[in-house]
This record gives sequence, C-alpha cells and structure tokens, in this order.
Amino acid sequence: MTKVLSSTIGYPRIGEKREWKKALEQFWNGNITESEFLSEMETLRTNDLQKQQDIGSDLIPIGDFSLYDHVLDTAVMFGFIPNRFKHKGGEVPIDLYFDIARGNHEAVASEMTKWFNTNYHYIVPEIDSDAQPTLTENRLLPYFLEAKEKLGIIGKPVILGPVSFLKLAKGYEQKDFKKLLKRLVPLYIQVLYELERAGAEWVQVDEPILTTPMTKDDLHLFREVYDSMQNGVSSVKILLQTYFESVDHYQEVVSLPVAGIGLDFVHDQGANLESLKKHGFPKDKYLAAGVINGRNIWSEDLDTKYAQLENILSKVEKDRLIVQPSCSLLHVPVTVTTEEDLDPVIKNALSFADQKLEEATVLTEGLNHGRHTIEKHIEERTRCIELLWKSSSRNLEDVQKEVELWKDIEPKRPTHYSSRQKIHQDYFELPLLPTTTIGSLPQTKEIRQARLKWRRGEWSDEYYQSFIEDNISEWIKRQEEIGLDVLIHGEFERNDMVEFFGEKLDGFAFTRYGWVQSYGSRCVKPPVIYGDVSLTEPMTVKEITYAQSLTKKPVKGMLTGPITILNWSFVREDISKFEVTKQIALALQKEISFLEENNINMIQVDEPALREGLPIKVEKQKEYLEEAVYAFKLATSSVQDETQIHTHMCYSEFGEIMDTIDQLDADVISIEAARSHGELISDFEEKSYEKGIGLGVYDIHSPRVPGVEEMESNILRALKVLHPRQFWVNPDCGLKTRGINETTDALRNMVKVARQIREKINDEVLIIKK
Ligand SMILES: CN1c2c(nc(N)[nH]c2=O)NC[C@@H]1CNc1ccc(C(=O)N[C@@H](CCC(=O)N[C@@H](CCC(=O)N[C@@H](CCC(=O)O)C(=O)O)C(=O)O)C(=O)O)cc1
Ligand SMILES: N[C@@H](CCS)C(=O)O
Ligand SMILES: [Zn+2]
Repeated sequence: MTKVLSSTIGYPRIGEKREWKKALEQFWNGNITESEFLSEMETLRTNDLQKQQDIGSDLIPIGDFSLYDHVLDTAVMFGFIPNRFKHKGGEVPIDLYFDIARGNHEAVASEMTKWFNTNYHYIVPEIDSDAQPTLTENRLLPYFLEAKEKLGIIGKPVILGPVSFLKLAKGYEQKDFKKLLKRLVPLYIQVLYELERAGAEWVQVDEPILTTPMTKDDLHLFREVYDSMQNGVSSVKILLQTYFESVDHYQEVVSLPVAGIGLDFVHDQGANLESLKKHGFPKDKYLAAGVINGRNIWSEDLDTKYAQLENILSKVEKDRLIVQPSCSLLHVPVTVTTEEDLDPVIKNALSFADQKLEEATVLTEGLNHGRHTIEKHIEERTRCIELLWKSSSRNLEDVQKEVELWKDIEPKRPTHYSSRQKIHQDYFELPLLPTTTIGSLPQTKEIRQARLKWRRGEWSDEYYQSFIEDNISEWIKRQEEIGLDVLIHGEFERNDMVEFFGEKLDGFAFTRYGWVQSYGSRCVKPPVIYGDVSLTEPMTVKEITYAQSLTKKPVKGMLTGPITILNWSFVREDISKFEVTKQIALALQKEISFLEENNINMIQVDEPALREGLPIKVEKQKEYLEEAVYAFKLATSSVQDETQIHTHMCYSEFGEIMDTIDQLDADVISIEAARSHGELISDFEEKSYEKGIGLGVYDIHSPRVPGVEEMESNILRALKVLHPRQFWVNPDCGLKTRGINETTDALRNMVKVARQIREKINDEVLIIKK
C-alpha cells in the first residue's frame, strides 16, 4: 500500500519532569553510582521511544538522546579530544566526556556556544592541528540495538553530518578543512555500515549548515561526501536533514545523491515550498516535510497544514512523503498533559513535543485515509485556536495606544556618550579597571527550596522576603569585603532572568513543567506571551533599593532587556514579534524610571539573546538588528544623564554585530570572552570601540577557581586594544550556577589581579594604549 510516513527529527531528552537533569546532577555530586546513573538514563531513553511508538510515529529517532550534548557526542565518537585532557586514545570514559564539557581541576572546559538561532548551547568541538580522526566507538549502534531488542522498534539513527560538524568545530586551519573531511567520511561510512548490518533502514544525517550561506565549493564538497557515503553502504537510506531555514541552493541540495531530503517548511517563510513548486522534486527521492513548527508551543491549524501538505503532494508521490516537525523537538517542552494550573483557553491552544508528534500522525493519517477521517481533529483545533485569538487579553487598548504614540519618535539619549562618560566619571568616582559582576550570585539549594516553600504557601510573603533580604545583606558585606567596586544585589529572588519578569508582567502565562534544555543539565522554563504586555507595579525596586541602603558603593539595577525577554519566551503569533518587543520595552522603560526615582543610577539591561535571534539569512538580519536597537533604546534612553546604562551579552560570536552593539548606546557592555580564549578581542581591535567594556576575564561555567596569572594574561591582552578607562573587570556571565566558596575565591583573585594591574598603570610600569 502506498503510504505517507510520519517521523520525528529529534525528541527532548530531559524527561517529563526533568528526570534527566536530576540524574545527571546526582551522578556529578557522587550521590549515585555510574551504573545507577546509566540505568536511569536507559529507562528514560526507552520510555521516550515507547511513547513515540504509542503516538504512532513511523520513523523514531535513535541517538538523539545524549548524556550531555549531541555535538560533543559526535566529537567524542570521532576521537576529537582536546590534547589538554591527555587522553591516550580508544574509548572515552564517561568522566572524560563530562570533563570536556565542564572542565576539571587541570583543564578548562571546551567552549560552549549557541546552536544556530536557538537557546540551546553546544560544546564546540576542538580539532587540534595534529588531530587524527578515529572511530572511538559507534555510539549509535548500542542505542539502535537497544530499541530493536527491547522494544521491537527499528529506529532511525541520527547523526550530525560531517560538513556541519566540521564547520561548527574550531581549532584547525581553514586550509585543512578538506583534508579533515576526507578523513572523516570513511568513519561515517563505517558507522552507517555497522547500522545497516544491524538492520537499520534509514539513517538521518543532519546538515543544518545547508541553511546558512554556502559557496559553490561547499556544494561541490557536499556532493562528493554524500556520494561516498550513500555509495559506501548498500541498503540503508540516508535522509539528509536540514532545519531552521530554507536552503538557498534548492536544486543542488535536492539532487544530492541520497535517498531522502528533509526540509523546513515552517521557518523558511515559504521559500522551500516556492522552490518545490518551481523546480519540483526528484522522483526517486523521499521528501521529509517539516510542516509542524518545532520551535513554538502553539497548536497547529490542521486545516492550513493539511492544505499545505496537499500542495506538497502535487509535486511528490504519496509513497515518497514523510510528515514531520520542522526540527528536533529539543527546543520545546515535553507534554501539555501535566499542566494542571493553566487557563483552559491557553492550555487548549498549546502543543508541546508529544502533541506535535500527534499532529504529525493525525495529518499523516488524513493523507493516507482521507481528510474525513481526521475532520473532528481539524475542527477541534480550529475552535481552540480561535478562542485564544479572540480573547480580550490580546486587545488592550491602552497598551496598543502607547506603542502607537512612540511610532514617530526616535528613542535617543539627549547627551552624547563622550559627555556622558565625563558626567559618570564625576558621579561614580570609579577607579581605573573597575571590578564588578554580572548580576546573579550562587542560587544555592537553600534558596531554591525557600522559593519552593513560599510558592507552596508554606512560607508567608514576609518570611520569604526577609530570607531574600538576609541573602542580599550577607552578599553585600561579602562583596565589600572582597573589594569589588560596583556591587549587585544577587538576583536571589529570581528563578530565571526571563521567567521572573514574565511573572511580574501582564500578558504572560506560566507552565509548571514546561522545561527546555539550555545547556548540559541546565534547563529553562520559557514563559508564554499570550496577550498584550504591560507593567502594573515595580518589579525590581524593592530588592535593589534594599541592597543600595546597605552600602555606599553603587549597586547596579538589574533588568532583562526586551529582545531577550522576547527571544526566551514562547510568543503569540497573531501580531509581529516587533510589536510584542515594543510592548515589553515600554514596560521596561517604566521600570527604569521607577529605579531612577529611587536613586538607582547604574542600571544593567541584559541582552544575552540579542545575537542568538539574528536571522540565519543575511538578507533578514538588517531589519532584525534595527528593530533590536530600537527596542533597547525605547527601554533605556529616557534616562537622566547621570544614569549609566550597562548591558550584558554572552555565549555568542559577536564580531558581526559590533555595529549594533555600538548603536545600542549603552555606556558599558559586559561580554563573554574567557571561553573563547581571547578571540573576541580582535573584533574590538578592528572596530576601535569607545564605550565602556568588560570582557569577561574568567569562565563561570566551570567549578574550577581561575588562577591569578590566567586572569592577568586575559586583562593584559585586552589592554593592548582597549584603554584602561574603558575596561571593566568582570566574570563572563552571572554566577548563579556556582557555589559560594568557589565564587568568593574566584572574585578575590579577580579583584587582586585588577588591583595589581591598576597599580602598575598608576606607577607607569605598564605602558598603556592612549
Ligand atoms: C544566561 N542563560 C539563560 C538562558 N536562558 C534563560 N531563560 N535564562 C538564562 O539565565 N540562556 C543562556 C544562559 C543559559 N544559562 C543557564 C544557567 C542556569 C540555568 C539554571 O540554573 N536553570 C535551573 C532552573 C532555574 C529555575 O527556574 N529554578 C527554579 C526552581 C525550579 C526547581 O527546580 N524546583 C524544584 C525544587 C527546588 C529544589 O529542590 O532544588 C522542583 O520544583 O522540583 C527556582 O529557582 O525557583 C536548572 O535547575 O536547570 C539555566 C540556564
Ligand atoms: N544578570 C544575569 C545575566 C545572565 S546572561 C545573570 O547574572 O545571571
Ligand atoms: Zn550572561
């Protein structure tokens, strides 16, 4: 029988209630043994496979599961272990695997960066110049056999393709790219061959890099690589998977010598469908059509999706079509069913990973057995979506009018930076190389449990508030004792830098278990923007002013910026993202004026997600960046001259957005730099940046306390490019994931280094850039 198939590109690995995270942390803390840990992981993995089978997916991914990160898995599988971990070759022990990701007492962790335009972070593979790829272990094989033997599932193993893998890696010279690729391909063939022998019918090879700009040479290489790979095996079918955008070179991509091509029909703004209609699709190939949005949490309008698939079927035979989400479901929470406290109007319009797979199977069933067989589902979805779209929360006249009022005004600080800088120098009287931190201080188990007790009603508001104040007070004392120049209150009252603000603003809803993996065991619970956003009362004033009352040193106000709140939330889709960002920016503008009214004149507005949201397609980037600058300035530029606006960014490559960073017109930016081992500095060299800048002097992701020499060399390197009056000394990012002792020791070392260098500058021992 001709049959359309349904498929999953990847499934969330964290479990319905973050069981994965809990097991990992218990293992790292030594509370469970390695075999207990691995057995818990097996249970989670097989439960997830069983669930997908019960939902009715035809092609179930294998090996998308990971003990930390799938890019790290690929690096380890092919033997790319950085030399500093002194691995002697062969299979990689589990401790070493985690050391690469997290660092150990002797060696710093590998760099971590954003996975394309998502809030997922991967471990950047490091390919030392003398690296010889070897197959340390075919990690997909045991997973494949496990599914086959335990559950009777003939899974679809998933692997990151060689071209994307190498392009995402670093450490090797560009001239060695082809040589490395040539060495890698036979190893990939070996993996495919072993899977074929074990009974695999399909293997999904992810090449998301194909949605980024590709040269002719790249495309030629793709052809060579996949020619070798598909011809290197006999029966197993390669499904070359792309996602997050359209492919620019549609004809070249769909004609690559593989059995199937996976395209994103959601985040392509119609481009893939247009190409399909214009150029058709090779008769001998399967098309895996990503029509279910793998990045949002809203139910699909099944009527529209069905029509879209019928459209696709005008160019592809039924028995060559696969229906699937647009990308891995790693980026959405697991299931809506456990959400008991949500307003039913919102809940009924939501769709998390399990529901998205159900949508794919329903559509597949309709295509196979006729639309009438799924008519009820279609009507039900339409009804739920309409109910939310018509809700009054989406039509708040006051909010919309205020956005409209700003339409013709350009938000801009009245005084130029060069004058503001002098005003701030007199106002704050900070020394050269002022020391500070990024905002959060250790969120200990005690703090998280206190919040849980308060949320459950076991602690009163007053009791919880005084607990938070005790923590603030303890840390103000500690920061003074350490000798930091600009203090922070520590963000103890915040569960997360976005969720916290979402809870305080109107127009947001919260899930209980809507977690998504951010990096390693760390998860975030993005709030849901379902209505118009507005601020009714101050969100941060109480804690900041309390902190400021305890010290004469400046305490920075601490806010999350409009672009980051937007990018790290799940956003309504009935109006443009820019409209929502402006609503958030105006709410923040009010908060900033509340802070100023309370004499807080140094205010940090974090925008770590600004770079992440940069569209993959170059032609869409300008508009995004202009809108981001507008929103940031809308939030921050209505302040007095004395007020010093800071911002902070992390986990990204910043070179290509240097102009935007400048246009934000923030007086000071702190930016992640330590993990990339100083590479960022050259961007500032080229740009001749004038405003205040704190290039993170140590990596906060590792429990290891950074040494004085290491930080000293980071600072001295930066001072070759930046003036010491510009340069701030701070860690890479917030300290919420670190312990109290390691944080205290690290900050002590940091202040010591800053003071030493400051003295050398004052004594003119150190010649500085004028
Ligand atoms: C700066 N980063 C952030 C990103 N995205 C965000 N939305 N927020 C960010 O800060 N992207 C880039 C980076 C990623 N970095 C991190 C760093 C750290 C975390 C993290 O620590 N996440 C926590 C969850 C945070 C949270 O909401 N905690 C709640 C407690 C929730 C909970 O677990 N409760 C328990 C009981 C408490 C206990 O017993 O310990 C329960 O309900 O069972 C809170 O503080 O109230 C994590 O644990 O993963 C994320 C991203
Ligand atoms: N102020 C936040 C920024 C994280 S990107 C923090 O310190 O955690
Ligand atoms: Zn950060």
